[in-house]
Amino acid sequence: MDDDLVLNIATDDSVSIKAGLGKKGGRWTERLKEKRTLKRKSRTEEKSTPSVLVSKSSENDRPSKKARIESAQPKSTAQVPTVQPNSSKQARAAQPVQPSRPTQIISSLFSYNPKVDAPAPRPIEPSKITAPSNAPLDSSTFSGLGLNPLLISHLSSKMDIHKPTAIQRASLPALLSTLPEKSSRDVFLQSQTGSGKTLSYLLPIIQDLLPLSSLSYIDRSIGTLAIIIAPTRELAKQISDVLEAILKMRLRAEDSSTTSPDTSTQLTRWLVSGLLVGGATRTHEKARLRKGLPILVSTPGRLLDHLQNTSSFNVGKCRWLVLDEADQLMELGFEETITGIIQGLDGRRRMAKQAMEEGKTNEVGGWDWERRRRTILCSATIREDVQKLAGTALSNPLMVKATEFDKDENVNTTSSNPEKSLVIGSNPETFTPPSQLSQKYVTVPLKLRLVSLIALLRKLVAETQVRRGAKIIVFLSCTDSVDFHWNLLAGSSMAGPEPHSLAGKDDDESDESSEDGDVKSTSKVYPDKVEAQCSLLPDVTVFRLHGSLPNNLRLAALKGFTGSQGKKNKPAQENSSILFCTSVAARGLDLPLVRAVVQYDLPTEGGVTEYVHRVGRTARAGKGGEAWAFVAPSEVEWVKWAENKMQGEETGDSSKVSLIGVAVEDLLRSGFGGRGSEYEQRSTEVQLAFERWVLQNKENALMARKAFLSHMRAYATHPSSEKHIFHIRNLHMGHLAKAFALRDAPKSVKVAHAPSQKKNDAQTKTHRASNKAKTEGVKDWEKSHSGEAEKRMQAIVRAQGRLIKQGGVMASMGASEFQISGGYDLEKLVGR
Ligand SMILES: Nc1ncnc2c1ncn2[C@@H]1O[C@H](COP(=O)(O)OP(=O)(O)OP(=O)(O)O)[C@@H](O)[C@H]1O
Repeated sequence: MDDDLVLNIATDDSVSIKAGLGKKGGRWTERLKEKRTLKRKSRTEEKSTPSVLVSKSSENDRPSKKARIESAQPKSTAQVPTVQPNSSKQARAAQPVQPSRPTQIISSLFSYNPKVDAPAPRPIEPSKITAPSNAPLDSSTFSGLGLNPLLISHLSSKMDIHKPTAIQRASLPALLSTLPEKSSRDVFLQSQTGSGKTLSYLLPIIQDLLPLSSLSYIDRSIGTLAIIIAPTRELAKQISDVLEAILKMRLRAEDSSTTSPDTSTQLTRWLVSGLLVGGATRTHEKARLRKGLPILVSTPGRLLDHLQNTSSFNVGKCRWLVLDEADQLMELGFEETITGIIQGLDGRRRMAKQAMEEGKTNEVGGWDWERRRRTILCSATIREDVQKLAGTALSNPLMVKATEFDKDENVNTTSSNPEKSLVIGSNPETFTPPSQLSQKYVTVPLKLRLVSLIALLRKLVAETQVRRGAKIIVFLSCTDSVDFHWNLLAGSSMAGPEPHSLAGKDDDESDESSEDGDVKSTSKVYPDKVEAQCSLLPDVTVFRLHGSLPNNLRLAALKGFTGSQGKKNKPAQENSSILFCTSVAARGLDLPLVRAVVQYDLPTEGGVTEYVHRVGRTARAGKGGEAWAFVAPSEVEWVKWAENKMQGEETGDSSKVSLIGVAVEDLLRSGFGGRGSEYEQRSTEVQLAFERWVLQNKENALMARKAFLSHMRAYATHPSSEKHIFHIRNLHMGHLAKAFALRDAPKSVKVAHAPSQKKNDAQTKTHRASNKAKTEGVKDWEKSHSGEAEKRMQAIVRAQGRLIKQGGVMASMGASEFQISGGYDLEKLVGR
């Protein structure tokens, strides 16, 4: 039953309808007749009552099905409760606001919600008693592992890295070894998120190539000696940045500088790195390749393209190949591309060797042609598809892995038999987050989702702001939802539709009168902005990131979020920022100081593995962090399901991974403050601010509807194995619409909802009809959706779907995340 809206007419003459209803005495039929007449009369009065929101909306404005007049509201400004700040900083920015008019429509956020059981008490948080599982180890040193002193000194002095982590301790001896039985072996690296896998392979590569810098006849023209493949542009850029940071190291030990130069080990600085990702012009990339890039970081599609089409790409001597984030490479359907790359590298090597032997090349000789190329495959999981890739790319690999048990010196973490390790050492399905991560969940009725999100963000920001800036990542299901929430936060204000601050707003974008004399809304869509301020979250900058944004904006969002540019003269780490994103930011990204990860929408693809990857953006390298999951009342089963998956269903050891439940009331109270149930009033006011923004103009309303429908569409893509938890038929459309600040579900879906209102219908029949119509509603939207880019991407995703069905080659990428590795790669794959 729809019950979403309550009219709060707090005027002098507001009268409780209920109080006036009914006639005492007489026959019951007369009483009923009287009652109906009164009801009809009151409805007519309601319709004619002016209201702030009614006057601003024509198409959205429908009377609530079950409206009631609130008579208990005082006349004063307290009718519009103001969110009370949790800190003095917030107090300055979140000033109480006088309502411009005495009447408001207030959504009944707190009635007709499904009953939510109180979370089971957990006296001790596991994170408080568990040592960090991905922290550097006190029991080991880099020098003990055989790392070059130049590298050790640089790590320590410039990168604040002093001791190896468990995976580094396990992998470096194998990868640095010059013993013939070890030095040519491929390696499979597996460990938790944030455990330092990147340095585990970068340090050995640099150490291997470093001696070449002492040979005066070698320079960049030697070509590419090491290639690192990453699934996304962001990740490739990140790896490239770490690589560049290491390559800036001093090439002489500090104590052997000017006074006593050790000329025998003098190194030249020709070891440079290059980045190849879609988006840059091919001609420019070709020129750089011709010049020579000894260490190359690339996304797979672009690399294969150059291997096939760039004759000056000299890879004949390539001796390292790294496949980072192998599980994501597989999920994105890059298996065939990787096979092509390996074949391309082998072919080029054969050709170069032959040319050398036949004396057809001027290149320097003396190269150790016999040493085979070593391949390293990195993955946080050892799923079946990753094992398949390992089978294709690796030959007789060493399996190196790190778990929290690696701290025990007696445990041998390196196995020469990966097959055996996979079976005995760990359950391939088990993938645990860092032990120090505090994992929480909150069961939120659909109507309360949006205000609960704001409450949580306010709470997290307030808790952290006292110490230093909070960095929070919020994962949403689809690009439209990211855009909507970002714009909503940027545009909403407790003061109503007042101008809002949008960072980077150009002068010519300032408010101005439209032709018809109205003041143009400041809440227009900003397609080329990724950064904004939000009055509900004072002193916080909000960013957005998803795969449909152009490359430059994606990188700008990441750069801004990590605070490379300080705001208000504060050091970068003291600025609070929130990133709204899709799963594009789930894997591999190492964003410093992320304090919390909020999964507002649980992953539609990748199940628990994706959940662990997402939460792994915090609690990195031994640092603390919090993970929050929003669970709908119909999804509560997810908690146990996820816990079981993370700790290995067969062990049943619930102490290993457990999520702590937090009551939604407690969350709202800590986010909005106030005594007793004051948080209800404050939440309602925040919800109203959002609804005002949506009703402000057609653009906003369209964005909200689009986000709602895209979210539904994404939700429907949960795999069948999860349908017992995430099924669209369990969602109340009207309530969910509230979470998109809509006062009703968009029409196409609303139509679908009608059958369920017929109480006499058999429930199963209703559900079936409702589901069918919901799906049709979504399809209708797809049909009417006009954006060219969107159409193109829909075609690509459909084509991917076909590929899955035909040969299992491509993996689905989620409902609305189309460009995870760049449109170019996808289009190329589809075109094939
Ligand atoms: N030995 C170390 N001591 C301290 N910090 C380290 C050490 N090694 C790596 N780090 C830091 O840990 C963070 C995580 O490293 P990295 O990104 O390589 O993790 P990862 O295992 O690849 O994670 P993911 O699986 O999420 O990609 C980085 O910020 C890195 O600088």
